[in-house]
Amino acid sequence: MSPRSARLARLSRSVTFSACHRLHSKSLSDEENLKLFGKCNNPNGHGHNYKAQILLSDSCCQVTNLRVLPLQIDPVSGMVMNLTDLKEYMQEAIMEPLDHKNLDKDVPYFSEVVSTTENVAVFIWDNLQRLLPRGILYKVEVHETEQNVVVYKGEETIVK
Ligand SMILES: Nc1nc2c(c(=O)[nH]1)N=C([C@H](O)[C@H](O)COP(=O)(O)OP(=O)(O)OP(=O)(O)O)CN2
Ligand SMILES: [Zn+2]
Repeated sequence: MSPRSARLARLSRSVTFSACHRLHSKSLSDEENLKLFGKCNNPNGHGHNYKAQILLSDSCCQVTNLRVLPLQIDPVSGMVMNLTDLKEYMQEAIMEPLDHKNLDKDVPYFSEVVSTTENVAVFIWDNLQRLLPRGILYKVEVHETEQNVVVYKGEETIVK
């Protein structure tokens, strides 16, 4: 490595949390909810062992559609970011609000928002954005089951 260059890397960390929920939309009738969500609309709810995986990268360049760049490994600390700090951010943004919770009843966000995995990923993204240095959160991946995975990268669009 030349003395003037710096190595770049992406950083990832995952946590697992347990939560229960029921898929039910306040915008639909009971019949419509049952038709749309089937067994997942059961009023007794059901539980999951979720896994949330976070990827940090230099996401500032996303707005200009440039390639997403890794982050610089600080030559002094040898780290992109201290994983101990990332652990604390994920504790506050994910574990404290969601672990061992009834998503629909215990988490105010989901009183008006359907607790799908898509919306859990958005909730985690928004929480982490408030804590992490600007522009380094690149991807939130939420595994609801082994088979069902949502990837959210902060994209949004305008709906009429
Ligand atoms: N787009 C989405 N669709 C569904 C979601 C979701 O979050 N986003 N969630 C559900 C239910 O919550 C449900 O828990 C899914 O359970 P299930 O179908 O049992 O899950 P698997 O596919 O992993 O189970 P199998 O073992 O394959 O039956 C439904 N839809
Ligand atoms: Zn579910």
